[in-house]
Amino acid sequence: MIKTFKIVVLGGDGIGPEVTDQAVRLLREMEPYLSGVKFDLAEHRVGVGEYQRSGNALPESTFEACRTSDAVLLGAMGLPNVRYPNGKEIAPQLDLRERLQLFGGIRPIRLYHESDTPLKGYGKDEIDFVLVRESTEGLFYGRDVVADLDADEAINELRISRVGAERVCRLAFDLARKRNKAKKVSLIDKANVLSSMVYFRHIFDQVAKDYPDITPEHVYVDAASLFMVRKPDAFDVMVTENMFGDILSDLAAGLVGGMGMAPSADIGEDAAVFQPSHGSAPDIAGQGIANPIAMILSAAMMLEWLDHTETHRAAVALETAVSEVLSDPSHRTPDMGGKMSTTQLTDAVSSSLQKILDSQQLNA
Ligand SMILES: NC(=O)c1ccc[n+]([C@@H]2O[C@H](COP(=O)([O-])OP(=O)(O)OC[C@H]3O[C@@H](n4cnc5c(N)ncnc54)[C@H](O)[C@@H]3O)[C@@H](O)[C@H]2O)c1
Ligand SMILES: CC(C)[C@H](C(=O)O)[C@@H](O)C(=O)O
Repeated sequence: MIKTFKIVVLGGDGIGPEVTDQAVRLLREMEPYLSGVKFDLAEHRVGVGEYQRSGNALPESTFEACRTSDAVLLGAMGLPNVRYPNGKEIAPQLDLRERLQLFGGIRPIRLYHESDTPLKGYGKDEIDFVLVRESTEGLFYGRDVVADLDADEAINELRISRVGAERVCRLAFDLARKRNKAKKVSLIDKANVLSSMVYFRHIFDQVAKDYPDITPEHVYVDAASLFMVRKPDAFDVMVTENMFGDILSDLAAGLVGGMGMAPSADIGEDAAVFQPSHGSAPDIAGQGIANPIAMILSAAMMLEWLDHTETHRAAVALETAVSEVLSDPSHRTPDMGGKMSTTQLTDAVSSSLQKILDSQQLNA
């Protein structure tokens, strides 16, 4: 029996479509190797381009397609010089996260080669942790408020709900168990100052009791920023509030080569969106030099998440191909000091991937 996975493809803005095309190409190349699996890849309009065309950055038809899909692949959305009249940017990825309740922002950070990190003394895989960002509330809860520019103040609320905190903490502990590395979950909070964080910590501690095989720890967010740079190998899985996670995930990406190396998944109970942590990078858009690795690794996360042994096999093959290609430090785009174009780097991943899949077929 053939299982057809419905995948919605949202290229978005800036380099979004450039990197998304690379992931779609690799999925199409893998498909013939997968027994009983097909991908129904459907592109939909979204983002700044769609806002300028129709006035709606996330048309209802696009949202419905995402809601009823098996997974969404998203490039990047938003451009700094295109804003709503209220001064904020077009960011329909936030609407997707909230409306589909994609509470778990899973952002893995892995060093593929010693030359990719600005830190001294770290080699391949010696930086390897996952940041889990709560993605439906926290400080983003107040984001719909519009500032009155003539008023004397502007206020945003930070919300931590029991349901929101518990489900994201469970996700982090489950992930630590599955990774089978240091088996540690670090709650990154500000419980020395904010009552919402005292509450978050209380719920984290309650959840931790259900995971006696995993070590829980508390780290203040300011200290966590220091430790991430001073001793990133001390982390296994981190879990944190929405805004802290937004900021720390960019810092973390900087440890392993930059935004082009940072994949991401926004996971809910019934839906999931896979996108790089990076934005639309308007400074390099249209030049064919965007680093496709974060997007390709996000597609690998999607294959892992889809519930099928063949997509799981494909996920491992794709991650292995990326790792093999990146073991040669000349295989880099200009953001990491290399000379390759987006397509050339994807070509290298593609040929490594085909060798892996061909050899699996020979041995089957
Ligand atoms: N998830 C998203 O869609 C998302 C995430 C972050 C920012 N944004 C939006 O993107 C726009 C630009 O934001 P920004 O400049 O703060 O962040 P950015 O991530 O787009 O870029 C930051 C820096 O990283 C570089 N960079 C990012 N991705 C790269 C890649 N794949 N290859 C090579 N270099 C890469 C850029 O060239 C830039 O120098 C803004 O409108 C922002 O709101 C969207
Ligand atoms: C562009 C922005 C709305 C988005 C966020 O804040 O979540 C981005 O920074 C991210 O990390 O995905």
